[in-house]
Amino acid sequence: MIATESLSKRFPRVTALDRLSVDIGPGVTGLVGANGAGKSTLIKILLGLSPATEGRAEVLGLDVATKGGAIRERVGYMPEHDCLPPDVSATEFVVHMARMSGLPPTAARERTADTLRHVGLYEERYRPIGGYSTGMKQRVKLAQALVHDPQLVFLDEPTNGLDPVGRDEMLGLIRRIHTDFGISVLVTSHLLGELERTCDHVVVIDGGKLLRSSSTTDFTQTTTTLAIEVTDSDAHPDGTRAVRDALHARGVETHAEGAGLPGAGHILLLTAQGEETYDLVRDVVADLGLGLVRMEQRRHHISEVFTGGAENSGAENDSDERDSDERGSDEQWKEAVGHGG
Ligand SMILES: Nc1ncnc2c1ncn2[C@@H]1O[C@H](COP(=O)(O)OP(=O)(O)OP(=O)(O)O)[C@@H](O)[C@H]1O
Repeated sequence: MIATESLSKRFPRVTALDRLSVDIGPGVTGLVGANGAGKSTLIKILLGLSPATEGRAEVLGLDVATKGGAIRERVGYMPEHDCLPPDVSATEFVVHMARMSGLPPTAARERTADTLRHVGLYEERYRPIGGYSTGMKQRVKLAQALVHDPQLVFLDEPTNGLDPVGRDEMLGLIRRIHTDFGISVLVTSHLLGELERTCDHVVVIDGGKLLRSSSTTDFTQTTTTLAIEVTDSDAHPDGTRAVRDALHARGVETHAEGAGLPGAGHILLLTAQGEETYDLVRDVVADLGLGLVRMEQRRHHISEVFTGGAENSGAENDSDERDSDERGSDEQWKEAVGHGG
């Protein structure tokens, strides 16, 4: 779908892309990098909107240097920043964009209605965009990128400014662009952990250079951390503690997931040494007469791949990961690049 070869973009004071060579196939691909890593610059070059200083790139087999118009006919683009006219409705705006893409009037209206419904805008679509929430504006931007039925869409930071619920909804929508319509997606984010549930493939860049490109499953191979959760019983009102003590007596150390956080302590983490560890846990829980709610092998989160925190993975649950994402991706990135580059 996309291929770049030693692609560079130099501005007078900064090198935004530095000899970037990457191949991106069909499916949903995350382009991840800190603010200023070069994500938007790459998208603009791929759309033929900004010339590269050096190197070459193709999108859908078309050279970006000479075939920008043909690329933009086949590729949808959701820009990062708010660029919507406040005093027209979503319907009027998206119909206009569909007409600009060459659709005849009736087809433009039909496609607009379908696309706005798909992104979850219903009655509000007739109201002026100026009164929309950030989440609704992001949906309008997404709709205009999809309305001409492209083969591929570039989504630049589509979750920016959204609260956690809005972010999950947007990520779900992005996944469905591919599963429901077969459209391939290149989606950018400055949050390391955000895209692992949405993307088949992740490309990580920093300072305009490629850090890593691989399938999401390669990023998130399973760890040796085993998470277990048990029921309580009359004999053992704190079942977790009983299991912990029994394992300790057999020389297996555990620690509570999310120690120190409110509500933590129900899930115990331990390092699996092989099949024997599973058998031991099963026997200990059965001997205590408790029920086993879960016993699962933890997977890496993408962020840990770069922070070198593989075996700490179990100590973080999903909400921790979200908190750390929201706390400050810049620090996370500095650390990530220091360890992982
Ligand atoms: N037109 C421009 N003139 C000069 N420098 C630019 C220009 N556009 C981008 N840059 C610089 O190039 C670098 C990469 O910017 P780019 O916008 O591609 O990053 P990004 O990864 O998309 O980050 P963000 O999400 O913050 O936009 C930054 O240092 C930026 O300041």
